[in-house]
Amino acid sequence: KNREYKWKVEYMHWCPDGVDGVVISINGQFPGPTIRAIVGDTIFVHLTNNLPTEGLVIHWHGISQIGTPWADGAALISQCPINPGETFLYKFKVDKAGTYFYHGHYGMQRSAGLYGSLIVEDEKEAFHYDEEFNLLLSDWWNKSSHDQQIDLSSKPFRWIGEPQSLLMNGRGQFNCSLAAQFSKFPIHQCKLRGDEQYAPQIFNVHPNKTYRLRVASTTALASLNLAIEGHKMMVVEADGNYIQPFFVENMDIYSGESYSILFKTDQDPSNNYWISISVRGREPKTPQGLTILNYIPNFASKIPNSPPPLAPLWNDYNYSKSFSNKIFGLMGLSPKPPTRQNRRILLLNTQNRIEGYTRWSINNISLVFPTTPYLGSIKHGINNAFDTKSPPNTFSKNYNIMKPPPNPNSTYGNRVYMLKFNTTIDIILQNANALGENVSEIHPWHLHGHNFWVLGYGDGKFDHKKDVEKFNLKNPPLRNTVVIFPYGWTAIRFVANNPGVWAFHCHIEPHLHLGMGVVFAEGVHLVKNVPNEALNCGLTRKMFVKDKH
Ligand SMILES: O=C1O[C@H]([C@@H](O)CO)C(O)=C1O
Repeated sequence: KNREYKWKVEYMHWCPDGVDGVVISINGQFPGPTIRAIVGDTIFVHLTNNLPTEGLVIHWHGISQIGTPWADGAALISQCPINPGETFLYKFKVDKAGTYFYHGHYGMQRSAGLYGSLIVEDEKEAFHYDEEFNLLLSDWWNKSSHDQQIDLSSKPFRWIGEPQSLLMNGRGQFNCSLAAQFSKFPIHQCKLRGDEQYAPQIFNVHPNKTYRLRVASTTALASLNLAIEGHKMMVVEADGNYIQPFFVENMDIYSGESYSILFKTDQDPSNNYWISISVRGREPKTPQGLTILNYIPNFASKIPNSPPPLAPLWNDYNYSKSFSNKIFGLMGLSPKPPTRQNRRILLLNTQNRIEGYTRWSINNISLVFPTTPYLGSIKHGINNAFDTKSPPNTFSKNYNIMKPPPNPNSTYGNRVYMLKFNTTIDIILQNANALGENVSEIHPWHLHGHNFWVLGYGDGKFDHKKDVEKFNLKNPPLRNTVVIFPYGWTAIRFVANNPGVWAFHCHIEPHLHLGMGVVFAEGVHLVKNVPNEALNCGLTRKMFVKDKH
């Protein structure tokens, strides 16, 4: 079935957390409209850019874009930014059921609120539940994304700091708390009618039923821990892939990830319960995000009897690792990886300085995008659109990942990893110490155009002999986003079988903005029918202009 949408994108005054601000809206909505489709459908989004002075793209996070790499919505990789006033057609197939989302992928437009949910239903779901809910998580700053972008690109660097609020389906509370009566700090109890832009969305449930909660995180920065007070959660889906179900009391979710969980409303039906999200992995300066699980027929305004769930300590990384290590592919339903790789690429993540600017680099190159989208320049053999030298396949064996970089200087670059079509690629993401002493942070890495198998995580520096032997080739989970823990490594495997050019990057918006990503190209000669509108900029634009005359 075809599903067609006409979307207008513009700035709009909005109050996501009770403080007046500006968001990027779609058809007057924030978050943008939810797309619901059935596996196999084709989505048509006619996207009109009504931002007065900025280009625009939308990335369909988790959708493989097989045969439509130009519709991936990564600015200057898969297409030119859509100019103000212009309309671009995204046409793509949703070929895999699951919980997805979409978001801006140009500048820091995701931080400005350009996001929404994309749900692909299966013809017959593999597990039973009575009803489902959708929960899109994000974080919010009371400073505009433009100001943040300027701060990050300034000399000296000004860090954006921690978010002011956490949002659930675009709603949070900055100046008041739903749980003020339990708070250790003086804060007002929110007095809400329920129709405020920042009033929480209440989840209404009947006792003794099973619910599916689809949850995705599009945070700009925050790693989160989600809990439903008193309710065990069974995790059944990760990034649109079936996983071996497992039970947890609360779960970590990093930017770029999505999950489905099943829970039973088996608690005392005369009470309501908290649904909470809390910051992990960075010292939290942001209050918990809260909403209410409302057992019908209780009043939605009935505050739960107990304080909101306590999150694990922000720096209890063993807790986070133990959650990640519980995720396995579902035998039978989740495909197994090829047993051998053809190429192994090691990517060292470092924080650096370039001419006094603070940047992030991969193998000492900090990514900057060319002015011609790679998809166009590679397909049309334009050699002067970017640096065609191969980027480094690895980093120095002697690099001490436990210390700040001895020489923090790095360079800007826009090189591309050319992957031989249909080969199996292993990537080892190696974390390291940032610029400050004793600092190493979490980075969730997201791959466009593919799912990958997560073969393993480890502490310290990756060891080619010992660590390879520990790879899980039996039932690794398939994902499109995976985290690297402080001072650790993560190994993934994928098959380069999707013709196109694909970004692989840290999903923390300011980190990508500061260069934390790489670009892969594979089988670009096989790409057909790239619409001219996707390439109407840079050196490819000149090509079309010449064609016309
Ligand atoms: O990119 C970052 O910069 C800051 C800090 O390293 C410098 O202020 C931080 O926590 C980041 O994640």
